[in-house]
This record gives sequence, structure tokens and C-alpha cells, in this order.
Amino acid sequence: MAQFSLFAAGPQVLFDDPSGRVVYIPEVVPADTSRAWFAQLFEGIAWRGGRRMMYEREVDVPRLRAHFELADPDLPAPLHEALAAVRAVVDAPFTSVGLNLYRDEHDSVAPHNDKLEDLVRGHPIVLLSLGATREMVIRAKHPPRRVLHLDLVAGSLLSMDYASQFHYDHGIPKQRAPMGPRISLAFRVRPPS
Ligand SMILES: O=C(O)CCC(=O)C(=O)O
Ligand SMILES: [Fe+2]
Repeated sequence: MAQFSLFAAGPQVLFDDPSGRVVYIPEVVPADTSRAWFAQLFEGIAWRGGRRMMYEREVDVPRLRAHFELADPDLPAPLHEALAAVRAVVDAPFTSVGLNLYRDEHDSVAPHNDKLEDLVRGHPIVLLSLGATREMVIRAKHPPRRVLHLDLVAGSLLSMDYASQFHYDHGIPKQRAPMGPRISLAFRVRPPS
């Protein structure tokens, strides 16, 4: 089971019950480090757009993405360092990192749970935020439909356990106010393919 081994600025347990455990941990990465990682990843990653079907129409995925296996010998240096920072706080044998780039307030990720077939039971998904602060909405799938609005600040971690993916959706909604770019790094323990 994943365990927290070190609490930088103090974790905020958003919920921890049979429906799942979700914990926000601010200030895990110092501001100058998270700025440097952001700049290196923003410039250095081969970001990909995507297409998906929506209401029987193909549309752009409203953000850019990238993905690495953590065992990749070509893993970019900031991702190595970010993995070490995450592993210092969340003790799970992460195997992959998914990167999302929200270019501005128009980019988003629709409410979803992470695909269970991409996750090993018992291990959390951990999101490390860089760049602009964006709001995450976490909403229970079943009544009473508890809703949490959470600001994901640069340098923070959000850990969502496996069970929470059954019971909650999470998303990053579009905003009206102008926003700078944000990068999130989603560390996962994926089953061997
Ligand atoms: O950008 C985020 O913090 C959330 C990303 C996410 O939910 C995902 O990649 O599955
Ligand atoms: Fe997700």
C-alpha cells in the first residue's frame, strides 16, 4: 500500500473513507524548482494534440499531452527530478508519467475517472502541478453528490487513491478569466503491458 513518508507543508486530507482517499499536499517542490521544470518541459517536450469523438463528431482534445515510461533511458531530466520529489512523499512504485499542457483558460479536461485498466489496484495516481494555478473539480458519481473545488498550485501534489476512481470524477474546467499555461504530471503505477 502507498504510504506518505514525509509531509512538507502539511497534507490536507480532502476525504478518507471507504469511497476513497484524496490528499492535497502543497509546497512539495520549491517555487524556483517548479518554475525551472515548467520552463524546461514547456520548451523541451514534443507536445501532441489529439482528436477524440464527441457527440459523433471528431474534435480536438482541449489540451496538449505527452507520455513517458519512467524506465525510458531518454526520460527528460525534469521528469527524473520530479519523480524523486514525488517518491519522497508518496511511496509507490510509479512506472509511467502522463503530461498535460493547458495552454490557457480555454484548455481543460472533462470530468472523468482515470482508466482502471491503466492502474494497479492499491496504488494512487499522483498529480504534480507546475505553472499557473488551475481549479480542479472532484465530484462524487453517486448521491449525495459531494463536490470539491480545489486550486492546484505550482509545486503541489494531489494524490487520489485507486478506490476514489470508482466513486469520483475529476476534471479541470475551462475558465473565463485569462490564465497562463499550466503543466500537470500524472504519475501512475501501470500494469505491465
Ligand atoms: O491536469 C490535471 O491535474 C489532471 C489531469 C488528469 O486528470 C489526467 O491526466 O487524467
Ligand atoms: Fe485524470
